[in-house]
Amino acid sequence: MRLETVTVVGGGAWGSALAQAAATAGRPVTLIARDEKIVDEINTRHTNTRYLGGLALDVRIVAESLFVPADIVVMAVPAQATRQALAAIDPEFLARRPVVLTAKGLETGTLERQSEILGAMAPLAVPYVLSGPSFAADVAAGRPTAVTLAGDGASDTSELAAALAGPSLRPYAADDRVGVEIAGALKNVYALACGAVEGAGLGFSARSALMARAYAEMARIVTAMGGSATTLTGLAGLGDLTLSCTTPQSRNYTFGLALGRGESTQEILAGGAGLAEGVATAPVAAELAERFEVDAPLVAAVNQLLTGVASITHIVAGLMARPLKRES
Ligand SMILES: NC(=O)c1ccc[n+]([C@@H]2O[C@H](COP(=O)([O-])OP(=O)(O)OC[C@H]3O[C@@H](n4cnc5c(N)ncnc54)[C@H](O)[C@@H]3O)[C@@H](O)[C@H]2O)c1
Ligand SMILES: O=P(O)(O)OC[C@H](O)CO
Repeated sequence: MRLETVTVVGGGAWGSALAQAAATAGRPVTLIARDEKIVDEINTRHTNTRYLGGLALDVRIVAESLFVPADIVVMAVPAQATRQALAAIDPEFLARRPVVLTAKGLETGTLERQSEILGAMAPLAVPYVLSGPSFAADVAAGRPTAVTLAGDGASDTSELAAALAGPSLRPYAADDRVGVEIAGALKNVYALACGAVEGAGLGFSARSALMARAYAEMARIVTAMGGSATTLTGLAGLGDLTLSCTTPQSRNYTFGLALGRGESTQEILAGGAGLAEGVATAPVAAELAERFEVDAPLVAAVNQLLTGVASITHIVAGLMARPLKRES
C-alpha cells in the first residue's frame, strides 16, 4: 500500500504538532481545521498562535477546512468530538486506509474507545492508535519524542510506523490496540489525581505512591478489558503516566492542581482551562471498571473529587484506611 500523503484532522495543538512532524519528515501533509481563521493563519503566516504560540510551522503544511483524502489519515480532535468529526468525512475516503487515532479518552454515554467509534462510523477503515509521552509543544518544536503505534496484529504496523517517523518522532510498532487506548485514556484520570495531590500540598512521596498504585489499577483495568499488562511497561503506559503525572505542562495535571487547591470542577471549567480529557473520561472509566468488575479505588477517588462530593482530605483519608493487603 502507498503510504506517502497524510491528512491530519484537528487544527488544535496536537493536530498542528503532528502535521509539523510529518512535514519536516518531508511528507505532503494537509491539516484540516474547522476554524477558517486558523486555516488562513497556517497558510499565510505559518503559525497557529492560539494553540502553539509563535512557533514557526513548516511552510509545506497546507491547511483546509474540508476533508482531503490521503494515504494516511490522522485523527487529532478531542475524544468527545471524534464521532462528530468522523461524521463529516465520507466513510468511503477512509475505507481500507490506515486511520491513526490519537485522542486519549473514552466517550461519554457509549463508553467507547476511539477505535470502536471509528468502527461504527467507518467500518472499512483500518484503525491504529498512536499514544505515548508527547507534548504538542515538544513535537512541534522538533524535540525528540517516542510513541507507541498500535494496530491489532492483523496488519503491518511497522510499515505505517516508518511512514510516520521523522527525525524527532520515533513510533514503536505494537499490536495491543486495546491496551494502548485504555492506557492513554486512564493516564489523564491519574494525572488529575497527581495534580490534586500536589495542589493540596500532600508531598511528592504521596504523588509517587499514587503513580505506582495507579499503574497497578491501570493494569487491572487493561487486562480485564482484553489488553496486555506488558503494554503498560512501554511508552503508552509507564512513559505517558510518568510525563502527565509529574508536570503542570500537562493540562490534566494542571486541572488537578486547581482541584487540589480547592477549586470546583465548574469553577475551573468556567476559568477557561485547557482541554483536560480526564474530566470526561473519569466517570466512563468508573462505569467500565464496574462493568468489568475491577477494583478501581483511584478512578473512584478522582470522580469524588470532580463531583465535589468529598474534600481531598476526606478522599485521601479513605484511601489510606483501606484494608491492608499484599502489593501484587
Ligand atoms: N496537546 C498535546 O500535547 C497532546 C498530545 C498527545 C495527544 N493529545 C490528544 O489529542 C487530542 C486533541 O488534543 P489537542 O491538544 O489538540 O486539543 P486542542 O484543544 O488544542 O485542539 C482541539 C482541536 O479540535 C478541534 N475540534 C473540536 N471539536 C471538533 C469537531 N467536532 N470537529 C472538528 N474539529 C474539532 C478544535 O477546534 C481544536 O482545533 C486529545 O485527545 C489529547 O489527549 C494531545
Ligand atoms: O496536556 P495533557 O494532559 O492532555 O497531556 C498531553 C499528552 O497526552 C502527554 O503525552
